[in-house]
Amino acid sequence: MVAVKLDGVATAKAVKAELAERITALTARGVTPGLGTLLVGSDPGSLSYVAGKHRDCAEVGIESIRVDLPGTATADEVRAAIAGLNANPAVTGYIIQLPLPAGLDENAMLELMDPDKDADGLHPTNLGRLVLGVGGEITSPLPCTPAGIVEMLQRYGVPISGRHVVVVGRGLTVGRPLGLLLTRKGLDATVTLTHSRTVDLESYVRQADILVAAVGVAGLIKPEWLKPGAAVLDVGITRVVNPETGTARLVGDVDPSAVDVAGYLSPVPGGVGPMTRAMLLRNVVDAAERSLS
Ligand SMILES: Nc1nc(=O)c2c([nH]1)NC[C@@H]1CN(c3ccc(C(=O)N[C@@H](CCC(=O)O)C(=O)O)cc3)C=[N+]21
Repeated sequence: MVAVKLDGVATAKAVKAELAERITALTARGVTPGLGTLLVGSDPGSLSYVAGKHRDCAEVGIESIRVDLPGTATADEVRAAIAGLNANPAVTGYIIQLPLPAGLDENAMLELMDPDKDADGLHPTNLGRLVLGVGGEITSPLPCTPAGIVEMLQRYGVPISGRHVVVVGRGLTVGRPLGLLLTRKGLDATVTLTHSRTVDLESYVRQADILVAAVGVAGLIKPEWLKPGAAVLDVGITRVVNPETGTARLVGDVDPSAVDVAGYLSPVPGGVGPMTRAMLLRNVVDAAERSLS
């Protein structure tokens, strides 16, 4: 079997085309959506993601406002930047690019955001709404990577309801909120959340109808662990720098030969990453629309 590629670039393009129409309608009503990014330090991965987010905004007609602080910034300086983004009327939504440099308390900073401007769905109020909203209409921003995973599965017609989703990784931006989202009424997956202390990871992976790997350990998931025909979504990103050329290559958590066993495969790069960015744009547009009603 050769897996169907879950093409994040093409799917994100379709999402962005739909968003561009909604942005045109918003602008006609006098609302210009604006995405702010707060980046502290100069981690190469973070610099690349933030640049991508600003390119995406330009593509669909969202203003973007970039705030960059040096890696030496103090907690007070970061708090002041957050207060500035909360107060800036041009910023209808923003993100704090994670991870923050060691020594800055991420959770404390996320808590200072205006939850109505939280484009990542990572403010405690919005994570709380995700927990409270067992079913029904979603009226708060969802974390972008989980939302992107669900959107991609749905657009490819991969069945979720009643299926066993095995998530590898319990991080704030992917694993933990993904379990909450997939078990909601309407999506109705059965979720097993595994992590670095899980005993016999392979035995869980083997049971997965849908596998999501989000730990950042290159090649962790072996093809022979997979149930043939499973949908496999690789979310891990390890940057491997070639010492001779200095260029970085992105390597996922899933051994690439999984393509011969899986039914669907979302690769790195070109899979969930572009969908994450598309969902960030969707959160900004959703929030701008909510501000009108
Ligand atoms: N507050 C916050 N929100 C996030 O959503 C967030 C974050 N912090 N910190 C880091 C992670 C990681 N992340 C990615 C987004 C896009 C790609 C992406 O577009 N990847 C491309 C390749 C990009 C490249 O070449 O560098 C791809 O997979 O095809 C990857 C990773 C968002 N994150």
